[in-house]
Amino acid sequence: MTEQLFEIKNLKKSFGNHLVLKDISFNVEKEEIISIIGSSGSGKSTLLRCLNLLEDPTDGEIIYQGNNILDPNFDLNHYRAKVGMVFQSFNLFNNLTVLNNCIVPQETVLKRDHELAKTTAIQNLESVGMEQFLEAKPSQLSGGQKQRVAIARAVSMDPDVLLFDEPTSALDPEMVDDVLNAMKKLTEIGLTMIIVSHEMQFVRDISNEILFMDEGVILEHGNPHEIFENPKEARTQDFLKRYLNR
Ligand SMILES: Nc1ncnc2c1ncn2[C@@H]1O[C@H](COP(=O)(O)OP(=O)(O)OP(=O)(O)O)[C@@H](O)[C@H]1O
Repeated sequence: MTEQLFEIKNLKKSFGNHLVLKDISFNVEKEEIISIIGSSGSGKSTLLRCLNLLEDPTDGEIIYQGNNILDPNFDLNHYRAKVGMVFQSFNLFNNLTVLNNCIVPQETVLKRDHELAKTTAIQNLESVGMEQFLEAKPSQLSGGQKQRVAIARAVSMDPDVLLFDEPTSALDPEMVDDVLNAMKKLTEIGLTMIIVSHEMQFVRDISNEILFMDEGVILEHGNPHEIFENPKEARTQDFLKRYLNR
């Protein structure tokens, strides 16, 4: 029996009079891996940013474990701790070591004691192959290494779901696989993930469900076989042709 984590209903977002998300509805089951693909400007990042309230939705509902997070009485602090995000630009604390980047948020947000925070951090840094860099500062790391630290930091918070906003777009090509492999490993611990990515082979390999966005709507959704082998919409077909022929 699957457990529903999110129900997104008729979500809309405008910037001024530009309606960027037009009427978005979809569900996320626990442990599901959902990828969002689509052309530049179709609204993928805005959708992710609405889910963790980095952007305020203009209309609609985001039901998380049965409660609407847009309800003024909803406990946003708890929600923010449970919904992690990995950004294209890493967002590490540059003045902290790799280890402390992973420890400090656990201590401040989760009020974890230092020893547990440290053990958790080391375990997650090992899991992404960054155990030799515990005392390094972010400035000493490559982009791919920084992103693996950002993933370890996010996982150390025991999130219910991790949102990935184009996690490999800012990386040199030779770094991309290390980060994608670190993300694939997270499927082994049953983490729910919602991923915006232009890495089509990765999306195809990892996802249970793929949403194809076009001009602010989910034009088509389905499992990897349905989307990649048998896309129904001409826009999906064109998009995939462009990407797969690169
Ligand atoms: N803060 C903002 N203020 C005004 N317009 C915005 C803002 N953020 C996004 N937009 C606009 O919303 C539209 C969707 O942007 P978004 O970044 O969500 O697209 P995307 O599908 O993630 O694109 P990409 O693949 O290029 O990252 C774009 O037209 C963008 O210019």
